Amino acid sequence: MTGAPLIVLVGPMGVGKSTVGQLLAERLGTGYRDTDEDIVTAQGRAIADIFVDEGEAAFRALEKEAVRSALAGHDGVLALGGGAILDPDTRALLAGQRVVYLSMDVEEAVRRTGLNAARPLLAVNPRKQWRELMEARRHLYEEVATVVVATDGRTPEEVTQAALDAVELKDV
Ligand SMILES: Nc1ncnc2c1ncn2[C@@H]1O[C@H](COP(=O)(O)OP(=O)(O)OP(=O)(O)O)[C@@H](O)[C@H]1O
Ligand SMILES: O=C(O)C1=C[C@@H](O)[C@@H](O)[C@H](O)C1
Ligand SMILES: [Mg+2]
Repeated sequence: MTGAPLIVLVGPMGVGKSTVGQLLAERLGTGYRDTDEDIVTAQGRAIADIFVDEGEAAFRALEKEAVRSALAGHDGVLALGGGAILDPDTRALLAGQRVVYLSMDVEEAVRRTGLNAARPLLAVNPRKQWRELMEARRHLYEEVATVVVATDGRTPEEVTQAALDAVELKDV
């Protein structure tokens, strides 16, 4: 498959990119792809292991390439890793794409992700780390977003419908 994705999903860890992304893909009759999964498949290692073995900078370099490649090679629904928008070149590539920012407040974030060793950025004091992470990133998510869809208090199906309404794409 080639061409720009129908929808690019951005947002923090655990906001529902995979869950909603797959529901959106079903509704739109298209495929779902996830850059975190692309990296894990290509590297044959978990993301937490890449962070531990080589550090965050090495992961970000792999991520930048994975996003560039997926934006050019996938025409369905594409979910980006939560930190992909930190890269200025990636943000530039997202200009002109249909980007949905799935948002949630910090309390919802702590509830959904909890203490999870598979999320290396939240290993210690998740509430404080969430607050700092969102303070640093919120404006970047907003910068790349075509639309913002709040997920707090909504089921994945409700979020999916809200995203479809917001981007004015009809399911088939
Ligand atoms: N709207 C929602 N309401 C409540 N829980 C949700 C909602 N969407 C997703 N979840 C739950 O939150 C958790 C994280 O969802 P999901 O894996 O889809 O997020 P993600 O953004 O893809 O996270 P990751 O950073 O792991 O890629 C899952 O347990 C999922 O079932
Ligand atoms: O928010 C982040 O920086 C990350 C989010 C995940 O999707 C993974 O890409 C990784 O755990 C880093
Ligand atoms: Mg996911």
